[in-house]
Amino acid sequence: MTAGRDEHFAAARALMVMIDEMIDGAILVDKDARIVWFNDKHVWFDDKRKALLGIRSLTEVVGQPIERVIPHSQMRDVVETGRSFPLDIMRYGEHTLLVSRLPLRDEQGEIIGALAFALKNSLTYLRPIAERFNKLQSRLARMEQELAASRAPKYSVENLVGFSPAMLQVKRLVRKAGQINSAVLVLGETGTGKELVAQAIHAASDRVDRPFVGINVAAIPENLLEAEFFGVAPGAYTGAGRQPRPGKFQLAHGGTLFLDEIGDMPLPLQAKLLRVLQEREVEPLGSNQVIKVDVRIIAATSRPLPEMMRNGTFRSDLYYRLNVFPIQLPALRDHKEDLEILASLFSERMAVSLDQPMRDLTPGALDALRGHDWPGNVRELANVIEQVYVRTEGERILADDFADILPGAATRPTASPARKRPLADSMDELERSLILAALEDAQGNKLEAARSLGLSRTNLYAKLRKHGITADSEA
Ligand SMILES: Nc1ncnc2c1ncn2[C@@H]1O[C@H](COP(=O)(O)OP(=O)(O)OP(=O)(O)O)[C@@H](O)[C@H]1O
Repeated sequence: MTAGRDEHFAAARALMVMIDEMIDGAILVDKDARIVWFNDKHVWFDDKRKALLGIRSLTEVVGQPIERVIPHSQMRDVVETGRSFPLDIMRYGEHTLLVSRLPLRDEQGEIIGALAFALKNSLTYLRPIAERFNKLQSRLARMEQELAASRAPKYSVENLVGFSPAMLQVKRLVRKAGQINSAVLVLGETGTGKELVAQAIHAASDRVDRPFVGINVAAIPENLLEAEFFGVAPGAYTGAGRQPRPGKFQLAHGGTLFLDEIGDMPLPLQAKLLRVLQEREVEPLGSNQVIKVDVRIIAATSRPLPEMMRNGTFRSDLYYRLNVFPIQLPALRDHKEDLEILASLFSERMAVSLDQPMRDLTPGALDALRGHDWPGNVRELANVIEQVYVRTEGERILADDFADILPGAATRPTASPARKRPLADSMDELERSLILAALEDAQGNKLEAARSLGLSRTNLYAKLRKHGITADSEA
């Protein structure tokens, strides 16, 4: 150390004594970021004046690297780059400190050390800044919590409603998929519950506490898909409208990534996705660095992937990578046994959301539902029930309520049965319709329905059995 430097340090020490009263804590380091001096202020100690960060005495740390006292100190940066931080906010234990960090130079402008001091929080003009910072910190923490909660799965296997053999098999497969870590391919027509199943698998897996992130490939313009998937590096020039941000793979790290409508993925992106699945790392747009990701993939589609492979629009290597554990969801028309329980579920949900009494479905209404083909599957059923609540009144849902909602929902017996059919069939159909109409008019009361049809109760029961009608109300 030259004589000039000694003088410089002596001056700095004198200065420190002067401003000692104004500040909470101060540290002086040399050009190697080793501690030269720091003041004996309460900020370095806890309430019992036990030194924080394991320091027993102040002299003990003189000569030690700054990081021993403040592990994430920026002082090394100051002495190495010569940059100053005139005002910065630093958290140190319980304290939020307003800190200034300044490089110290000799006459030749060479860096010889750096000085940091924490301004006293008690100075009234600084308090609002510190308070605002604390508020922002807690708001940030809350928002991070909310974001994590929004990425938690909303549904578990219990939310998959239905007791038909087809639905029971789906539930079995969902539970099994929860126990393994392989890729799952969920197949089924639109509205059959593919996303619900994906969430239920995540909820049944040991990744349940990590994020569930979904991306609908069909809903995102092709030129934005890659950025959505892999993210955009900070500072990357990648075209208008692309801010630096993490991709869905990074967001789903440790958890599950649900790739909905995978059949709509453009071929070039299919190749990139395959590479990510093999290498388990992503390269954000505009970056030449790769990021390791640990993500469980659940893909879904309503498209015929094998056919798409044959005509070259879906890569077969990607298909085999995704199709490790396939789950085929049945169309609603193939498990109509579940119509009643599903319709009741949606009726209950509508009642709750509109704050109205729940409307039961009459046997006639259920029969009208059974007569429909449900191209939109469970989602269509939910929509139909919602429309009934919004468009009609009444304590129960009747077949007539579907008249304007379900195309071709026959609610009344037709006097002109279809031609070119055996008479017996048409008679049967007419009889069935008459019974359903009577039951509906009697609001499910079988005794009343039998009376209005001029039948004995036993006779009506026999006919109900013959036509497979299950009425839910006993007389
Ligand atoms: N078995 C079920 N039990 C309860 N609700 C169901 C069931 N199946 C589907 N749903 C409900 O039906 C609606 C449609 O389901 P979902 O969005 O999961 O279907 P999807 O197959 O992913 O549709 P798409 O292919 O159009 O994206 C959702 O509100 C979902 O909660």
